[in-house]
Amino acid sequence: MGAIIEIKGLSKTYDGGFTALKSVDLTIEEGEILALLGPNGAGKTTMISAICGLVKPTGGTVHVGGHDIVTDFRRARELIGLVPQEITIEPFETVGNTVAFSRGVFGKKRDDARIEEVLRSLSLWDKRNSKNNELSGGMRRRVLIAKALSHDPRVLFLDEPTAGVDVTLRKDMWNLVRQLRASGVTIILTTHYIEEAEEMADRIGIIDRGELMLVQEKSQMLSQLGQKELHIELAEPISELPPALAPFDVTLGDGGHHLSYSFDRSAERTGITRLIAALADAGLVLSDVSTRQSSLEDVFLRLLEEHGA
Ligand SMILES: Nc1ncnc2c1ncn2[C@@H]1O[C@H](COP(=O)(O)OP(=O)(O)OP(=O)(O)O)[C@@H](O)[C@H]1O
Repeated sequence: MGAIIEIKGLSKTYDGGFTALKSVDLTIEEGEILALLGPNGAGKTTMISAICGLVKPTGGTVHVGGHDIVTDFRRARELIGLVPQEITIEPFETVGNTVAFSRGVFGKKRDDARIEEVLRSLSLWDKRNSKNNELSGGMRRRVLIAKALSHDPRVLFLDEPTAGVDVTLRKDMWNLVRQLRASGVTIILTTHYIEEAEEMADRIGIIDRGELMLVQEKSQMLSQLGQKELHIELAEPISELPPALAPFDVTLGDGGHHLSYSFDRSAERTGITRLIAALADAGLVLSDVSTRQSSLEDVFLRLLEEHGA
């Protein structure tokens, strides 16, 4: 699959002089789920808004499906569905009309069968005659997604799709996003929830203070940056580390019962074999051994720390 979005040197300085995006380069492949992760105010919404033509870039270019978002705005915008952070739907309109109307806004011919399909895929068909203000918050979010999908976009932007949504609805949303991806839609979502990125994304981009610090396959990010920890329970407690363990960066805890050792999974030599041999040489008897993989959260916090340094 080829690139659906190409971003080169994208910058945005707001009127007041604040630079929210600093020369971002990014290529998004058709059919992928990309999660943009970053703290409050990092520039995620600015980036999405610039791609969708809601915010005028002050530098760089963005092409969507080969169309420049400034000089060929209509063609580029037609390919995009945007689910904004804020719930913005007409309260007294019915669900069915809201979604059908949105299709018309993009100049697409009325297509009742397609609208039915979209509503059914989001479990909104039974609610088609309900007014938006009669729906729960989760359902309203679904209406926003249905609206964004009504004109058959090839790219869907979800700006914090699960902010303020409970755990069950969040999982529903994840399933929905996966179904959409299976139907060929490229999805870009912003989130504060690392769990969400870890669960759903193919690739993850980390934004901080307007800079795209890193974009990587999720699995690669975890394995390259992720440290692993080896946890060892000792059958008998020890009061201090034996000299044989001095070359290793081992920490003693839990009243002398517990040893922990951090290692880099991707390193050629993790040191585990030598450590275990040293433990045996020191006459220590192990009652349990386990490892813990660092989560995306650990990776993210570490990166932000490094960036702040
Ligand atoms: N219209 C505007 N004028 C001036 N500054 C703005 C404007 N919109 C956003 N900003 C600033 O740009 C920075 C990036 O904001 P943005 O909304 O893109 O961040 P975000 O990563 O989406 O944050 P959040 O996770 O809180 O939604 C913030 O410091 C914000 O205050």
